[in-house]
Amino acid sequence: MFGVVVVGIGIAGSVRIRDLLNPLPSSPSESLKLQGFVSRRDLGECHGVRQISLQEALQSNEIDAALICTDNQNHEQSVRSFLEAGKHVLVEYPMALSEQTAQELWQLAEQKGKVLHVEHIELLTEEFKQLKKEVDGKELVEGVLHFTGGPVDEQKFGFPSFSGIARLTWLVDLFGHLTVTSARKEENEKEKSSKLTAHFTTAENRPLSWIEERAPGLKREKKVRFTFKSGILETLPPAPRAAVGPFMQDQNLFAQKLLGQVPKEMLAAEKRRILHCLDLAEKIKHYCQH
Ligand SMILES: NC(=O)C1=CN([C@@H]2O[C@H](COP(=O)(O)OP(=O)(O)OC[C@H]3O[C@@H](n4cnc5c(N)ncnc54)[C@H](O)[C@@H]3O)[C@@H](O)[C@H]2O)C=CC1
Ligand SMILES: C=CC1=C(C)/C(=C/c2[nH]c(/C=C3N=C(/C=C4\NC(=O)C(C)=C4C=C)C(C)=C\3CCC(=O)O)c(CCC(=O)O)c2C)NC1=O
Repeated sequence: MFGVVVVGIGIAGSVRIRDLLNPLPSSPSESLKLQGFVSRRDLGECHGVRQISLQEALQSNEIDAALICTDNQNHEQSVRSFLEAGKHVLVEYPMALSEQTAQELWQLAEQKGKVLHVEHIELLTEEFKQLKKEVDGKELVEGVLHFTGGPVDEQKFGFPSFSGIARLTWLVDLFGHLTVTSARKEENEKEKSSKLTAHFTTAENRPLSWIEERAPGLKREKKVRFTFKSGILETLPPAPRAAVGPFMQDQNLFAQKLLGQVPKEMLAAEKRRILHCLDLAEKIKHYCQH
């Protein structure tokens, strides 16, 4: 059994508590036991789970692992504190707001011999699994991924290439290693709107673009237009309802890592992908600022 604590009780943190309290029977998640949660607000009890202080969470012998569900700007500090306290860590994406920090945190985890797991539910949705099947084996000519959504606070969630890392992860998982060729960000502070446009080339030198557009009232949505040698894909393929939600799938993967059931090669490939995406995010930010 691994005692766990959830830190940060927003949308993601609440889902984590729900899923930890209801593990799928006979799944790896049954080896996780929720011991408490940490919040800056005084919440007392939440679904019968006790609120504890950050200090108690860091020091308690009953807590083996922390799930960090705070806003992105806090990830670095929380991940560092729990690793230093000798706890395993699950952190919601993006793991950090710079590639350098991510490297440091990984080094710390290795030095401490602890699991550092980064949630990437965008790869676990039925929507993505169908898209991946559709793209598999096709030769790309050019492509665009266009995301829209409501405004996010850059102070709390970081530069849009980091808060939008899920879109970069899609592109990298579908098309492999990418190189940033240019990027720009337009912003209207008064209207709380922003639009990031980044251009890439694939290893086969094919152009790809990513647009991350945010404004009040914009629906959370992804549009694709991928041109392949064999034809054009202009809509995301229809996806069946998932039997198991993406956060629960991610939680099972974390538990499997704690149980030592995930092959080394898979862990290494994941780490490479995560660092590559953060490196792209960093380069995009650099292009936009210079
Ligand atoms: N909402 C979702 O569907 C998904 C969210 N994520 C990630 O989960 C994280 C949280 O996102 P949301 O839950 O949507 O945001 P949110 O704003 O609803 O929740 C963040 C919570 O963390 C708390 N918090 C911030 N600093 C803290 C600190 N130092 N100590 C304790 N609590 C602190 C905030 O007060 C807030 O309640 C982000 O990293 C996001 O990228 C990832 C995938 C999906
Ligand atoms: C309704 C308001 C709503 C909010 C405020 C919301 C926030 C939200 N959803 C996210 C991702 C995500 N959110 C979801 C799914 C959900 N997340 C949910 O809060 C709910 C209700 C679902 C599911 C049906 C998924 C699958 C991702 C991964 C990225 C993606 O594929 O879009 C993220 C991480 C950053 C990002 O990738 O953009 C945030 C902050 N999602 C929402 O749907």
